Amino acid sequence: MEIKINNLIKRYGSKTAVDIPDFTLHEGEILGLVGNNGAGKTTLFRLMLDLLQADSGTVCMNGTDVARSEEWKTFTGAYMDESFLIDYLTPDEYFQFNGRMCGLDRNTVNERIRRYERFLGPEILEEKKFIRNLSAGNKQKIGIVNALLQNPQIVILDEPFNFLDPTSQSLLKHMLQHYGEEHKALILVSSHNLSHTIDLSTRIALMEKGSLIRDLDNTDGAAGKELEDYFEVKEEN
Ligand SMILES: Nc1ncnc2c1ncn2[C@@H]1O[C@H](COP(=O)(O)OP(=O)(O)OP(=O)(O)O)[C@@H](O)[C@H]1O
Repeated sequence: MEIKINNLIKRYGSKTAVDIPDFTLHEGEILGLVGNNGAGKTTLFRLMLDLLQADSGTVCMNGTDVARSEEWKTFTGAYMDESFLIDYLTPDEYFQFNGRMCGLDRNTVNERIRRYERFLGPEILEEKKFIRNLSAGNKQKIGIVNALLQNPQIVILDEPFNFLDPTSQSLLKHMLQHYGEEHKALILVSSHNLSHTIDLSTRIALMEKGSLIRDLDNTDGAAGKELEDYFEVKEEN
């Protein structure tokens, strides 16, 4: 599995939200996408998921343009925001509904959800509340686990550490690393948390004003110093 971006441009009026000439991601990588507010991270992910139409250029997954075929949906899982959830269902109903859409029976869904029991916790697994009545963190957890439900080869998560308590943030890092190794998956995660991004990612891309301005190998945290220097605000005299 790979994702290949070619001459991808998305503009809003005179503003260029994304402008990426050439970028390729490979199986087994965990990409951390970082950049300040408005850098274009969410827009890039939405283009990858065909939730937005590009002005020009392509995103190809496994050789197929995501805007021209639905095939990528069979091997891609994603969570962007609450709009991915169905708030009048309970978590179990939501998982089962999505499982059915992917051709999974009830037992398979239950077995896959059980793997994330510790991350999800009892409020999600036992209380039968509607999703709309859960906390922001618990909604986020449901969306993340749902993205992994069909064992996708490509996983895209927009700011997954948001709203999570510190224990859940730590569990999520381990979960994603384990998932990536087990499934040889390509995982993309955007985050404002540099420390988690450095711990989790094998590669880190830095976005600014719609462009990818750095593409860093992060084997053994090698990108840490450069990232911290980039984001450090120097005091002016
Ligand atoms: N629907 C829209 N209409 C107009 N401009 C938009 C729209 N969506 C995004 N933009 C602009 O595109 C740019 C990139 O936004 P985007 O949300 O992708 O950034 P981001 O890196 O995800 O930011 P953040 O870290 O704050 O979530 C911003 O300048 C934003 O204002």
